[in-house]
Amino acid sequence: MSKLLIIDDDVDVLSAAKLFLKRHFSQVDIEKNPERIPFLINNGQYDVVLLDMNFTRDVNTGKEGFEWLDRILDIDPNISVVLFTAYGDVEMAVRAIKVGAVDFVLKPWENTKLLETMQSAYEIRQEKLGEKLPVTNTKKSTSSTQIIGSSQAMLKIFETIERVANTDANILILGENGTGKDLIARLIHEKSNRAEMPFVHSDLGAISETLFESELFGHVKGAFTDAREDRAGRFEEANGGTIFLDEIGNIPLPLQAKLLTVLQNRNVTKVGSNKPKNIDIRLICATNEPIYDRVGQRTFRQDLLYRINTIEIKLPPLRERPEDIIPLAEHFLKIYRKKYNRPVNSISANLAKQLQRYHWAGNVRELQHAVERAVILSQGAALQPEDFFFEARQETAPSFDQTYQLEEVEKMLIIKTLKKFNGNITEAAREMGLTRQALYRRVEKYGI
Ligand SMILES: Nc1ncnc2c1ncn2[C@@H]1O[C@H](COP(=O)(O)OP(=O)(O)OP(=O)(O)O)[C@@H](O)[C@H]1O
Repeated sequence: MSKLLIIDDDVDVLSAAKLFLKRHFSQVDIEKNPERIPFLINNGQYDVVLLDMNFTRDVNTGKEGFEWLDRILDIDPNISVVLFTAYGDVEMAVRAIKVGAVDFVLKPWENTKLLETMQSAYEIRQEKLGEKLPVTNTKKSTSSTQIIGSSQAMLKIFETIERVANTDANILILGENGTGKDLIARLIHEKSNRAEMPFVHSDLGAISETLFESELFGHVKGAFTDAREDRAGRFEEANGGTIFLDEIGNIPLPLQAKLLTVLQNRNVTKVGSNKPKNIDIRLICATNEPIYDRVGQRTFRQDLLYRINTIEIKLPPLRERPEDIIPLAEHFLKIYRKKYNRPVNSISANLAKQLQRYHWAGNVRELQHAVERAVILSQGAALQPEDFFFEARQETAPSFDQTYQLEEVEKMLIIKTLKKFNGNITEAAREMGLTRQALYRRVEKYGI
């Protein structure tokens, strides 16, 4: 008994789809009014829902579709929702799959493709029921501490990690955005004898200047207007374990002096208190800035740099280790084909060549997002160049001998990407494989 529900505001679409699908499924119900969705899902025991993204005339933001998708999955997290979208809505469909839809069908549709998609959505539903998933809306995590890398540069880094992980030496990780600094910091912690203790990640690029001190060292109640109760800082939370200070270059000068004192004395004093507390931490810092130049410009203290860089790990940009590109792409392909239940399982030879030539300004993060998107969009068993969007970007690396050239290219890319997403920072950052904060900083830096 396979039960389908089709929801669309266009009656012609409803009747045509029903006429075709009822030959293949036991029951096909149709509904024009989305307001009836909660009632129908609660009472209909549907296996698959084919859902339109827009119901209000002249509105095609897909916002309604996302809201209804959420409502449906709230009621029955195991239901398979397939989206019905117009040709221009592919971006939206990709986003919807990331938040829980199983697939999408483009309008006007081809009957064979519609049938195939509905059948595999039905199989996914059966698998989920077989696994007896809990009723909560579980999102499978794709996070993995597995680090891929067989280039000479990465092998050397792994060797260094083996040698230093178990010492308490301070480590500074340098590398462009998305090269894997966070992953390396976690690996060092996991391989250290502090592995059972906390790993505390503090992203100093995302904290406003006024909150730095309280974030790192904590505060006592009443220390400032918003300090309604005592709060431990990140150093205290990391006690016994590892503290990872990401984007260390962002620390303002006065706080650099305080941080240096903390590292020398191995104790912290909360804002508003005068009682220092001893701490036992392993310090790992990271930055994507040319930190040595910052010392020259006197915006980063030399004595602090020498304190944090006992061991330095330099992660090369992805374009400088092309032999890692395909293994990484295959690694992400495995993760996302499973996450999105897609039949794709390889990378075509033609695509492999293009991936290796591409510049990857956002490094591994950009590659990861590109593969995720391609897996969602792909139609066959092998990923093809058409599943990737290379055209708006630089395909061959320009000469990056001089920093200003790199910066010019970066600036142009940001302007282009922001235009593409009508100034939407979140979307543009996702496309470029940057965090929102990292993109904001660049927008400020280039005065865009
Ligand atoms: N060698 C690798 N193997 C597998 N995944 C990787 C590797 N390097 C990076 N990644 C993945 O790429 C993404 C970006 O990595 P990560 O956050 O560690 O970069 P980062 O250098 O800390 O970036 P940022 O400077 O923007 O904070 C993550 O999802 C991470 O899991």
